[in-house]
Amino acid sequence: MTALDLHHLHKSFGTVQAVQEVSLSVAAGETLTLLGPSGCGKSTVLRCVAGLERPDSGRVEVAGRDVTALPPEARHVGLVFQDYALFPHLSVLGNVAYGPRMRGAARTTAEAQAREVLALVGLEALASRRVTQLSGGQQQRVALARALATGAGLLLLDEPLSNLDEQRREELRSELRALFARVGAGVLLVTHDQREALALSDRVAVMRSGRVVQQGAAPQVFDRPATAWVAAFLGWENLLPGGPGRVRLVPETAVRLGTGDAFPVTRRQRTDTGLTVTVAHPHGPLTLHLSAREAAALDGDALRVDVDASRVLDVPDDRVDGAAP
Ligand SMILES: Nc1ncnc2c1ncn2[C@@H]1O[C@H](COP(=O)(O)OP(=O)(O)OP(=O)(O)O)[C@@H](O)[C@H]1O
Repeated sequence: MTALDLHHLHKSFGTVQAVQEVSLSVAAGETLTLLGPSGCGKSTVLRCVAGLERPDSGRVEVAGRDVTALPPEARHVGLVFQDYALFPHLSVLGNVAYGPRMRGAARTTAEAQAREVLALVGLEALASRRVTQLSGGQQQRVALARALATGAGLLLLDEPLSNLDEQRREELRSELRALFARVGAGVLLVTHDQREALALSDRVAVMRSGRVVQQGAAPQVFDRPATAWVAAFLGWENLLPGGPGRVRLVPETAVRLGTGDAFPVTRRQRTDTGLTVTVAHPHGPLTLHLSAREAAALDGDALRVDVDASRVLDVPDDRVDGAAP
């Protein structure tokens, strides 16, 4: 069953076309991440799904039901947005039980449900604490628990880990993936962080200027960008000139070191894991990341490299069309 289906969604703010022709779906138990530069329309898509914005045209279906005209509270989706908006005067348990209470559950039932999801996110021991007495990471988990307690088949997460330090982010990232799998809800996630997208998502949709320009299984999109713009956005470094209007994408895994012809090293920069070098290859400058061991073996000012042409991707160059983000 699909948790979410978006059909041809459009939303403008004045002259800004924030979302154009966006169609996508999220299956139950699946996590789809919207990726794209700031201002490309990710949050607007999420807000249209939540019912916080009304699309100009298009249809939003949650679990097969058309909810396009319904207010947020009638859509039955769980929201975790950047500011968690927890109730400071309530305990952890009170915050999580709030949703079920609002839907008419008796106090004891609501609290039992709340304890169940608090156990899922590993916070049962803190149930009676005030949320103001929690760390940022713990508050984040309360926000998640509150969304889960609604029992919604669709969770919307907007930069859910943005307020955490790097170490907490990594911990919560792996916890979240397991948690999503356990609850079986569909998840639509927005993040700026590509590592987060790769770690958490089954699929990703890359947005540019309000449109989805590529979607697919996460490893596939990261490994096989469809265009030069997507490659550059995803952090590919070696975009070499191809035929007219084309770009050759050289994955680092296509480059073997220490064999083939020797080419001059034109730049070298020490990094925390080794050395980054740029090699003047006849096809164009190649940037390569060498491990400490490979760097130690680098002899003089030249490097032997052999590019496996069968692994080079030939894609259209769509980078310069003057479009906004
Ligand atoms: N309420 C609004 N009024 C006017 N313009 C808006 C409004 N909300 C969003 N926009 C504009 O719509 C476009 C898309 O914004 P949106 O917040 O969806 O982008 P985003 O990809 O989520 O960005 P970020 O990653 O920075 O959060 C932007 O140009 C933004 O300025």
